[in-house]
Amino acid sequence: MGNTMQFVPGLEGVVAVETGISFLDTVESEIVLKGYDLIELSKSKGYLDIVHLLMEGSLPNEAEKKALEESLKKNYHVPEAVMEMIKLLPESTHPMDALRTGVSALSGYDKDILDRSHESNLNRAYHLLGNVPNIVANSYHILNGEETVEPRQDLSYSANFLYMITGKVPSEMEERIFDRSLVLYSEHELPNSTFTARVIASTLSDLYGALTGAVASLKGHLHGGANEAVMEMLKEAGTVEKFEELLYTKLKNKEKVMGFGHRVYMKKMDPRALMMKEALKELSEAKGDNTLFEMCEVGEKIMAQEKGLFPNLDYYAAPVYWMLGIPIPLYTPIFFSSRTAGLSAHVMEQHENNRLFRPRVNYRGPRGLHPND
Ligand SMILES: CC(=O)SCCNC(=O)CCNC(=O)[C@H](O)C(C)(C)COP(=O)(O)OP(=O)(O)OC[C@H]1O[C@@H](n2cnc3c(N)ncnc32)[C@H](O)[C@@H]1OP(=O)(O)O
Ligand SMILES: O=C([O-])CC(=O)C(=O)O
Repeated sequence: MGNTMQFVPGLEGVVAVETGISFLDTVESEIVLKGYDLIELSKSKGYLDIVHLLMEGSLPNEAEKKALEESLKKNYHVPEAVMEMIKLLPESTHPMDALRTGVSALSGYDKDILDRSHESNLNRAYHLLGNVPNIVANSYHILNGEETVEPRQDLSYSANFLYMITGKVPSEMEERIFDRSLVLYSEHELPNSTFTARVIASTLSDLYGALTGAVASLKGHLHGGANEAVMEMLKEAGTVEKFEELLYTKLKNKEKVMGFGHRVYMKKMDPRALMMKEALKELSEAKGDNTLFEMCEVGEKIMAQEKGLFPNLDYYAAPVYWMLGIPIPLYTPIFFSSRTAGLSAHVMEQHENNRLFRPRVNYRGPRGLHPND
């Protein structure tokens, strides 16, 4: 007799976690984050507000936000040996893989690695939130044989992140739009990467290990890797006409179009995508180039008509990052950098109310074989 328990492919619709962090309410069209709606938050709050909300449980006042920023700035320095390790990687290494190596290597510098207390995990999360943007930006420079860019204490967290990537101090608009993208990417209930992190954490393994696994999960094209794939597709097409052609060819060949569809939103538009669409419009107008905006709108129409599918956040974040001058291989690492906040909150929650994840299988293989038959 095999296992008679119900098998749900991809765990679709299965509730695997009880959480006080976030919830996708598809009925009310709300991304609930600690009681607030993420979309509403994104209109008036910045990434550091969200970090405070996720880490400390409340939106910060000005003094608390300043203190948080100072504490992250103190954590900008990445151990020399970690960057040296990244220098030893072949130049063909994807920045997500360099990031995975970097996050993993940081564990060795944590003297309290066996301490799973709230306080200890919180310090670790702030350490990661300080280090990750530096690893993301500078591993790209290293792998491309470029000079590394030192973090600047006089810039805001997001402005410094963008500065370390492009080498240029961003304008007010660029900083605001980049910061908004970090807000939107910060936390999203239980996607594959967060589930991965929680599964790892449930063995009482540490935050670095859980987040290393999450980097690997996020890299895949069905998850965070889609933002890079979207931009490659837009770049390959280059014009509205060619993009139309490319999409119809993909649909004819039954290929998936990156940036469309979502396990939870299904046949609705990801509300975060709309926010990035507005940002793309603003950037396009400011830079006097509407090509990408027009291409994306046409793509949106074709996918709705032909497949009843709508954009997810990656579809509009990708051209926004392009217009901010960010190299394509950094799109998914930036997603991870932002998600460090949400992932850390989930690992802490898992550690503080833990039960080991250990599901069962529906066995489909043979039985009754004997080695000497
Ligand atoms: C921020 C994020 O991480 S959001 C996710 C980013 N990922 C992507 O954009 C990748 C493209 N999208 C997809 O692959 C999917 O929509 C997923 C993986 C995100 C969710 O998919 P699932 O819930 O597993 O649905 P599944 O992949 O089984 O698709 C269901 C049907 O819709 C179709 N479909 C779903 N997404 C797409 C797409 N992007 N392009 C074309 N067809 C699609 C499938 O081919 C399938 O059709 P079928 O029933 O005729 O075989
Ligand atoms: O929720 C998901 O499955 C994927 C996603 O949009 C995210 O992680 O932001």
